Formats: sequence, structure tokens, C-alpha cells
Amino acid sequence: MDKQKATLLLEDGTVFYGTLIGKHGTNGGEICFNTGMTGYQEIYTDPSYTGQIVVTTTSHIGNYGVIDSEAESDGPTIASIVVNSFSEIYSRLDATQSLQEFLESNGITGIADVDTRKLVRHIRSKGAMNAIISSEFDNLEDLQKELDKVPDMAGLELSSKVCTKEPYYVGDENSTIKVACVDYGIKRNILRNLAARGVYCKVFPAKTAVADMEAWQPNAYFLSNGPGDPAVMDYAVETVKEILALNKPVFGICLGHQLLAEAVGIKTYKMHHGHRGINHPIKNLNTGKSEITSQNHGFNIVREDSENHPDIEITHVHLNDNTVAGIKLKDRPAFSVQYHPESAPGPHDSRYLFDDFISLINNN
Ligand SMILES: NC(=O)CC[C@H](N)C(=O)O
Repeated sequence: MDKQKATLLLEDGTVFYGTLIGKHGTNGGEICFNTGMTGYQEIYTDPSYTGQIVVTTTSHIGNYGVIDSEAESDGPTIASIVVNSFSEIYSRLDATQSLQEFLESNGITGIADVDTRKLVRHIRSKGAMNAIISSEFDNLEDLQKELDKVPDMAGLELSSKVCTKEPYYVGDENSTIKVACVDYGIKRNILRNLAARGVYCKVFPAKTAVADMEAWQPNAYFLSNGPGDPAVMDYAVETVKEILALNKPVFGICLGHQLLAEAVGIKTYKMHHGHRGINHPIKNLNTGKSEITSQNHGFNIVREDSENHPDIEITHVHLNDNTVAGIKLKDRPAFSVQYHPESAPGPHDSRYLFDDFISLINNN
């Protein structure tokens, strides 16, 4: 059978032609690329990618299928995917589904047989932009009409749409360490890392009042990763301010880091094309050691604001572009990083941050 055609149209008018993967249809979003050589399932199910079209630079995608136990959330909320060579055939003993079945059952229209190296170089030089992928329309005018409906990522609040609707628990209920995890789009491996260190986690919806979380008497708070633009999340910034006033230990990852920054008056901004991959070099300024990290973000915190803040210490920097990658509050037991120490997929260099959080709780 002939493969069905699909078209990718970028906001700046660039067009790529390829073949349909997943469900016949049309999907739009902000296009971004991840340079990791493995971990497509974890990327596609990471809620931080909500509304985005993910381009992977690995040339083969799909060849190890999909395994339920490796999903980072209940299901993918990405807009779409772009790949070079797509494989419907998969080889992995425990695989439960092919990637084609996974995409189709989740209503995702993607495109394969695209020169992803060319596309990535394009995004890298022109910056983040919206795009549309369709197997329904190939006429540029129709595609443009669909593209016009796609909202800008800057100014978008998405956490309340992807977070849990009801609180739930992870870990050992008899543990002495109770951590309230504010879910802005949390990845499961973060909870696994906390539970593995003896933490009993209660995960709360993004818009839970601090009084309701305090009623559970947590020893500490965790601020999760998540999608969207931190600059428009006033409700979350208010929550973080109230949490900080409690003087309990706080740890934030990625969006959680950006919200901690906003809560102390450090602004965030949209980056040119973001950091997404599993080999991003970070320097820990306290130990002088470098770590190779997993990253996925399109926004960042303003360096100048961080440097000029009397109560902030910059603890980590990104070695590629000198952006701020970690901060700590001098007057409170709170710290956060822009990258992913739970790193699924990715290197385990930064797992010590979870241990630091436990020490902070034990010594508080
Ligand atoms: N992984 C995340 O938490 C992403 C944070 C935020 N949405 C960004 O893109 O910068």
C-alpha cells in the first residue's frame, strides 16, 4: 500500500513534505527539537511538551515500541511529532504497543521521512515558531488557515489543564518525610526518585490552596515541571509565595524553578529556541564540578535579576550559553534547577539534588 502523504508548514512559510504517521488528520503547535538519542516515549509523554510539535534528531524512531510502565504521565499531550525514519516494526521483549498504535490511539498526526537535520538547523537559526502538520490538507492556503488557529506558546497557561484533578499519594505512607508535590505537569520519574529516598508524596492539583496542602502537615514542598509560560501563571506565583512564607524546605524543577524565581521577583523570558536534550553541560558553582543533564525548556529566568537579587545565590550555570540553571534562596531553605535531575531519559549525574532535598528536610 502506498504511504499517505503529509505536509509540515512552518510559520515562516517553510514547507517540508513527508509521509503520515499516527492518525490521519491535522495537528498544530510550537515546533521544538530534542537532540536525545533515546527516550522517545518518555519525551512524548512528558507533560512539559503539551501543545508542542517535537522533532527528534535520532534518525530511527519507533524501533523499540512503547512500554506502559515507561510513560511519564497518563498519556501524551504533545501536539505532534516529526521524525526522519519511522519504524512500525519494533523489537523489545516487554514492548506493549508499536509507536504507530500509540500515536493513532492517542489521536496524534505526525510526519515521517523529513530531513530532520535540515529542519533542526532551520529552527536553531530562526528560533521557536508555530507549525502545522496535516495529512488532510496539502494546499498551502488551507494549511495556513489551520496554522493561524494555533496559539502562541508565550502567554499560554497549560498546567491547570494537564495536572491531576484529584490529589493522590506515592510512596510509603509510614514514612516520616511527607512532601506536598504541587503538580504543574509532573513527570512520574520525579515521584519515583522521591519515593526511592523514603518520601511519602501527596500530589496536589496546580490550583490547590496552600491551606489545603498544609492540612496534610507536609514537611516540605516540591514544585514540579510543566508546560506553558511561567510569566502568566499568577495563581502559581501566589501559591509559591505563600509556600515560601511557611519557611519549610522547597525544591523546584524546571517550571517549578521558574515559578520559584517569579515568586521572589526574578522575571522569566522566552528563549530563542530553548534547551532540549540529554547532554546539556551544567556547572555546579559550589562544588566546581560539571554534570551532564537532561533538559526541556523554552523559557528561562533572567540572569541580571538573579545576580542583583540580595537573597538569591546562583548555584548552577549552563556551560553552553551561561544561562542561569540553578538558584538557592539565602534566607530560606529553598532551591531549584532549570534542568531535570530525574532525567528520564538521560544521564544520572544530577540525582544528588534529590539527596540534597532530603538532607535539607532532615536538617530543618
Ligand atoms: N520542563 C519544564 O518544566 C518546562 C518549563 C516551561 N514550560 C518551559 O518551557 O520553559
